[in-house]
Amino acid sequence: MDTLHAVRAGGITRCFGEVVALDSVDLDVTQGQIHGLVGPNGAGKTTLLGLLLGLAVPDGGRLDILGTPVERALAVPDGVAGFVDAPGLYPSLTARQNLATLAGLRGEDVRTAGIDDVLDQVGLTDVADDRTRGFSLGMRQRLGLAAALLTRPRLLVLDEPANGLDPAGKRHVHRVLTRLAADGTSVVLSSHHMDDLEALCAEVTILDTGRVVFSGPLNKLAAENRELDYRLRTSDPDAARRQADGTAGIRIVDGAGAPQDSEVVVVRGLVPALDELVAGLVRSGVAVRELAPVVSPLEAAFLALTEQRENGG
Ligand SMILES: Nc1ncnc2c1ncn2[C@@H]1O[C@H](COP(=O)(O)OP(=O)(O)OP(=O)(O)O)[C@@H](O)[C@H]1O
Repeated sequence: MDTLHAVRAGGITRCFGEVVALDSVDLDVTQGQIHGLVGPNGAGKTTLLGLLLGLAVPDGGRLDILGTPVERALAVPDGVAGFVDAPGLYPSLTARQNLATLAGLRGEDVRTAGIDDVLDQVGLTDVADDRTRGFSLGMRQRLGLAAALLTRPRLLVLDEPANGLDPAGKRHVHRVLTRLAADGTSVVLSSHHMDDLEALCAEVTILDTGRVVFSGPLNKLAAENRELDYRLRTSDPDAARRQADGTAGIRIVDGAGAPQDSEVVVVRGLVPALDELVAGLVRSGVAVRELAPVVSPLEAAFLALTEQRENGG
């Protein structure tokens, strides 16, 4: 048995009639890893998460979950919890009653303390005795996460868990997921929020129309041969522009989406050219006060993918 991998998927295919939702997808998620799925609408993220939750089986390929091959029958694999689309809740029951009922359906006798603990972890203690009918999207998401936590999963699968979360809710969810991963639980989540993925995930898989276009650590994405736009703030913007103009591999991009700021010059280039530019500025006695990508490497990769598609590439 493979104890180091929570998920091993090789050449997974899943079709809906003529639509190929997943086309020979490989995915490896190690124990204790938070793995993000990114991709434009319809890329296949929810379909893949559904396979991990046992809501459907692949049409082809091999899928091992927590060391066990997935068979043809639909069933939630042992040790897996989570939800796609939205968590299933009983609107006429309170948050606390929902958790007790869901545990009861699984044949578990969960103690009140266990329920209080997960409600506290997701920040819903104050509304524990309110009916979920009036819950906002973010509160439902957090209650769904609490329900999953009650099962003490070894693999947690979440479809856009950040949807509808306010900053406090987001902090609770981040803290819960980080703690779970530190304790050895693997997490696979999809998101359209690049900042969440960057804050949480060790690795990401980018899907586009059912195919994997990148899979691996975020820093590998940053190191890829892709030019990025950087905000360059210096003590002398005119000198910075002259230096950028004279540095091979660097272009000045005006109006590149950075907020208007006369001290900032936006430059485009690869990391080695950028190093040259900074060295040149320092030699000329110009202080570099800020140098940061206008959009993160993950967002840049995502935008490049979308642009390529829009241009028919
Ligand atoms: N039950 C279904 N019946 C028919 N087609 C489906 C079904 N589920 C998904 N699809 C199709 O499969 C493809 C992948 O859909 P999926 O929902 O997995 O994408 P996604 O990446 O989760 O998208 P989004 O970001 O919009 O949630 C899409 O073309 C979708 O229309």
